[in-house]
Amino acid sequence: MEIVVLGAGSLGSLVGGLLAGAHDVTLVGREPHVEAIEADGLEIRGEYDRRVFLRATAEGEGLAADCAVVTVKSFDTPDAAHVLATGEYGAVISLQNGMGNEAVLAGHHDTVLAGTATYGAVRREPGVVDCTGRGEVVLGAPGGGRSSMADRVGEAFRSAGLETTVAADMPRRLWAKLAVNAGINAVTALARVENGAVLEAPAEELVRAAARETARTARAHGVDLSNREAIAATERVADRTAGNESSMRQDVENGRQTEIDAINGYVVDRAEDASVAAPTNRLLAGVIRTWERGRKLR
Ligand SMILES: NC(=O)c1ccc[n+]([C@@H]2O[C@H](COP(=O)([O-])OP(=O)(O)OC[C@H]3O[C@@H](n4cnc5c(N)ncnc54)[C@H](O)[C@@H]3O)[C@@H](O)[C@H]2O)c1
Ligand SMILES: CC(C)(CO)[C@@H](O)C(=O)[O-]
Repeated sequence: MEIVVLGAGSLGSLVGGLLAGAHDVTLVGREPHVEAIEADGLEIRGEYDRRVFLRATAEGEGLAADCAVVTVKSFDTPDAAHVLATGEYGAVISLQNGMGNEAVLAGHHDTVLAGTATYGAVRREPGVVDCTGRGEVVLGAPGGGRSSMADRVGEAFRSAGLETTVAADMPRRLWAKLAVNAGINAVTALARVENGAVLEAPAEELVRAAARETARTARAHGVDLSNREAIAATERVADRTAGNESSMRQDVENGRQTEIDAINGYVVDRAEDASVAAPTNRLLAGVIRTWERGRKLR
C-alpha cells in the first residue's frame, strides 16, 4: 500500500518507520528531521532497533497515496487538512489524541477513519525516534459500524507488524481515550508528576472526577460509556505508564502549545452543548489555557 504520514514528529516517525517495513511510505515533516532521514534513513531505537530507509519531505502538497495517516498535534489539524486536500488519497486516518480531528478532516475528505494509538514515541534528534513503549492501534469508521476501508488499512498496519484492532465502536473508544487523557494529562502537566502519581491521593480524586465528567458528557451525546469504564480505563493507563511523563507535561515543560482544546476543552464544550456539568474539566482547561497565554510558546 502507498502511505503518506503527515506529521513526522514522534508518533508519525515511529508509525511511518514501522509501516515502511511492508509498504511504500512517505513521511511529511519539517527540517532538519526530513533532511536527516533522506540522507541516512530513520533510526528507530528503544523497543525496536532498526534503521529504515524511506522517503521524507517537507512539501506535503500534491501527493497521492492509498492512505494518509495524520499525526500532527490536534491544533495543527486544520492546516494538515488543507495540505492533504491538495493531494489524492483513498482514505485519511487520524491517529491523534483529543477529539474533533476527524470532523475537521471530513470537511476536506470523503473517506476519513478514526484511530487511537498507545505506542509511545519520542523524536530524540533529527533522524532518530525512540519507541518508549509498544502499544496498539485501534481504527475504524468515526461514526461506528463496519468499514471495508478500515479493514484494508487495518490489514496493512498488521502486515507491517503493528498491533492493530479494527473496531466497529470507535465513538465509544474515542471517548474512553478522551477520558484517559482528560484525567491524566492536565493534572500531570500542572503538578509536574509522572503518570503513576494520579493513582494516589490527592490527585486520584481530581482525575476520577475528570474521567467521570467525560463519561457523563459522552452519554449525553448518545455514546454508551459508563463512569466505571472511564475511570477504570484511566487508572489502567496510569498504572501501565506509571513512570512516563504525559505528552502535556512534556509540552508544558518545553514551553510548547498543548492539546488542551481537544482534550479537557473539548469535554467542556460538549458538556455545555448538552447542559451537563463539567467543573473539573473546566478548571483544568482554564489553568492550562492561562499558562499558555502567559507564556511565550515555542
Ligand atoms: N508521541 C506519542 O507517543 C503519542 C502517542 C499516542 C498519540 N499521540 C498523539 O499523536 C499526535 C502527534 O504527537 P507527537 O508526539 O508525535 O507530536 P510531535 O509534535 O512530535 O509531532 C508532530 C509533528 O508534525 C509536524 N507538522 C505539523 N504540521 C505539519 C505540516 N503541515 N506538515 C509537515 N509537518 C507538520 C510538526 O512539526 C511535528 O514535528 C498528537 O495528537 C499526540 O497526542 C502521540
Ligand atoms: C496515555 C497517555 C496519557 C500516556 O502518557 C498519553 O496519551 C499522553 O501522554 O498523552
